[in-house]
Amino acid sequence: TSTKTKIANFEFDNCIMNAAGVLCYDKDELAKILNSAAGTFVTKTATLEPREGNPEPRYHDTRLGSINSMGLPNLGFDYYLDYLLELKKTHPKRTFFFSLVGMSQNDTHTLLRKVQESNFDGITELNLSCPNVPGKPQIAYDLETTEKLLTDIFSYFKKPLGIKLPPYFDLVHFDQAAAVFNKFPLSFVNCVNSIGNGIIIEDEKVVIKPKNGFGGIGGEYVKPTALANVHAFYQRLKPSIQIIGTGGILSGRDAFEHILCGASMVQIGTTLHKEGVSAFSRITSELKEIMEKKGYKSIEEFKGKLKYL
Ligand SMILES: O=C(O)c1[nH]c(=O)[nH]c(=O)c1Cl
Repeated sequence: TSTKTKIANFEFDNCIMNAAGVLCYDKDELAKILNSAAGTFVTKTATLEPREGNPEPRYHDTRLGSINSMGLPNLGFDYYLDYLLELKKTHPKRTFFFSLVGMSQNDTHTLLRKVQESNFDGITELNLSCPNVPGKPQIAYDLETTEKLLTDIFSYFKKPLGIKLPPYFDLVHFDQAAAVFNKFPLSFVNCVNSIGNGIIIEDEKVVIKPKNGFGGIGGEYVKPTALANVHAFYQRLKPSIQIIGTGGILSGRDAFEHILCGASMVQIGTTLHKEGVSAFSRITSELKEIMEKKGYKSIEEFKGKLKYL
């Protein structure tokens, strides 16, 4: 029984990895994932210049998940590109994900042109769904802007590229979004980013400082929404666009459900933040146990095979 997978024609020994933003801020954190049971890693979303991010406290774990309004704190595009190019020398056989987004459309093009011209030969994940930069809407909720941006990008960007999406909550929105994405040679869509702008309260007070306590929600709270987005896009997108499933994965059972809905790779966020990299080996062995019980030798045998009543 193997939990191996392929994304954009790259092979990974394991279909489980981190979600951008968790345990991926610097080389030390990324090395922990590199040396764990995870199949690969994705970097913290990089912007052109380094960013401090929002005032703390800006992340809070709860019994059922997490809330965050980090505000895109990162060490800047060049830091992550340098590290990814270093890894080409020390780990030539491995493929990594580079998450990025500009603070403007121009910045996004500047970043992607730099990737295009660089020796980076991994997979780029364009983050169209950050909910925590005050005054900046989540790009992927504006399908006209998203279509224009992707049209411009694919006029010059020729390396594997996927997009990180916010959750959608309306079947017509799934139809409209899929109709846009199907126009482009995307390698994947990653469903879902945190559910934007929830509030967690302790006694009479919010638990994070930015935005008067409004922040992206992750963890158990979001699994039904994540599964629905994975499956909705799996049903609607052309087969060449794969699905990465993110959201509410605490166990092998949750990973199994994401794959059943159509995911070719699953990403762990809140659970990784709470448990550390041992979550990767635990969830992988739990998933393998489920597969063995059911007689599945690979994830291909049950991927997307969600049964209806
Ligand atoms: O506040 C953040 O840094 C953040 N937080 C999220 O929950 N999703 C994102 O894509 C980003 Cl970029």
